[in-house]
Amino acid sequence: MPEESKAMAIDYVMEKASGPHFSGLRLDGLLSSSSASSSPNAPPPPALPVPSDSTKQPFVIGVSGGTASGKTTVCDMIIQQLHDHRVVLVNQDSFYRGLTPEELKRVHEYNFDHPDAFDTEQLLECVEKLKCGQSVQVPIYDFKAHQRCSDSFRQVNASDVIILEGILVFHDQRVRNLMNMKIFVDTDADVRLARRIRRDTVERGRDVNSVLEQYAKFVKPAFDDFVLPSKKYADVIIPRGGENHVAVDLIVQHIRTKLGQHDLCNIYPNVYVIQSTFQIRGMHTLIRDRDISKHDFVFYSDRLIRLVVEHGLGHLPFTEKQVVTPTGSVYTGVDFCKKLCGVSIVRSGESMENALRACCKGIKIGKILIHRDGDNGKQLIYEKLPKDISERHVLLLDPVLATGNSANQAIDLLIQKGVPESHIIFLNLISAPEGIHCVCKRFPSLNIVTSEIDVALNEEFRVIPGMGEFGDRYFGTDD
Ligand SMILES: Nc1ncnc2c1ncn2[C@@H]1O[C@H](COP(=O)(O)OP(=O)(O)O)[C@@H](O)[C@H]1O
Ligand SMILES: Nc1ccn([C@@H]2O[C@H](COP(=O)(O)O)[C@@H](O)[C@H]2O)c(=O)n1
Ligand SMILES: [Mg+2]
Repeated sequence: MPEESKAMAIDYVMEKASGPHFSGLRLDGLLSSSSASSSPNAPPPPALPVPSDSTKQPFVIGVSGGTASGKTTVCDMIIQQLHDHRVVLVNQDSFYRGLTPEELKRVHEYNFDHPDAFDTEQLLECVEKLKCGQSVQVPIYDFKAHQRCSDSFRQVNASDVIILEGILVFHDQRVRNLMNMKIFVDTDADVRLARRIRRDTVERGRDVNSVLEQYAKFVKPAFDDFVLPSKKYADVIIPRGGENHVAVDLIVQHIRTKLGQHDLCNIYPNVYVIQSTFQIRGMHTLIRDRDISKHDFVFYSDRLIRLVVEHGLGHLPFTEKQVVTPTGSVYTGVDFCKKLCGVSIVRSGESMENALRACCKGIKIGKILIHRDGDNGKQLIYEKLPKDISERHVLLLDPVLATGNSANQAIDLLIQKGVPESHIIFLNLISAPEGIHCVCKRFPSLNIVTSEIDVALNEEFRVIPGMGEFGDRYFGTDD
């Protein structure tokens, strides 16, 4: 097809596609080869190593729950599954105060389940140091002698992930505040008592009677007074402890995502990842599932897109505005940015247009199509953009940031049209680290808002774990 007719055809298609009821665009027959924004148009730059960053903070996970609920078991499972990260475990037990000779004589009257039984100041100091990247010497506690080993310590080095485990780690607010994630292991009291009898008689040198007596006198009342009330601080409650593989898998995934995001967000301050919640992870789990129905894929993608769009709008400039409320009082608020437009990278970016229209009444939406011309890496770019685009803030739409090549072409074009780089907000659902490096290195003042950063690109330049060809799945052209 000659160049001019191709451009006219694209113009026609774009015109047709910009209506409010648009739900799909097939370019087959119009163009010699199909174009997908996430497919590589030219050989991508080699994957860049993530530079080490001294400001990186470790991810601190608190794990609480009653005695013998399975805290240690759950921590071991998390550590095992996070094998590609440096993880350390700190047990609150290590910070038990050693008993004085007087207390030792009356050990059966000592309450090991009361917060005062621990040296919380020392525990705080230890975790604070680890968070700052320093290594620490953790005491070693002997449950049989009720004492700390006087001459030996366990060296714990600074790591990506610090897990702090113990019956009362949520009790002190200062300790809680150091945690990025709090897990409560919830196991029935009768199961815990049975496990405790077995463990304490086998491992801690007790007899059944002393375990039962201690349980009734101290362990159970302290559970009711201190442990159970701290359950409300948990972000995640795991019923049945280590048996619950689904919960442990979800937690490990969440930590992995957080760790990836920490790195890149520290390197590029203009990259924003929307706050990960289990709702958001749930939606990602659904849309990434290859067996999901088309209807559900569209439904949950739309929900996620809406969140990303709302977050992106939060990065626009605002002016102060006062209104009078029905009570006659003055409310000082802000006015939305008026000079705004959306630009979708055809075709998958068009899936994000409805969400943008729903949030910004009457918003103008332009389109950019990047088309590979033959196999020589040459690109053709077709565009239909508002004439006054240089005066507008632009929300650039594409659900997947893979190599970053298409995004860079689109951004280049917007800059050529006079849009200042800092007026562009690039919105997507998932980003590959390679794509983020590629775009952010070239355009450091542009903002990227995404809902998750994935692991990497594979040798075919597809995002891993990713979600496949988004446009095909969304518009139903994948079968
Ligand atoms: N799901 C499980 N099934 C059977 N035994 C378990 C399970 N989880 C833990 N245990 C056992 O129960 C005891 C207490 O578990 P642990 O993880 O040490 O609990 P906690 O650290 O909360 O005190 C241990 O002896 C452990 O081997
Ligand atoms: N000298 C000690 C110290 C503590 N305990 C009991 O240990 C329990 C906490 O450890 P978990 O692994 O079960 O969380 C706590 O309930 C104390 O009663 C002890 O018996 N002797
Ligand atoms: Mg334990």
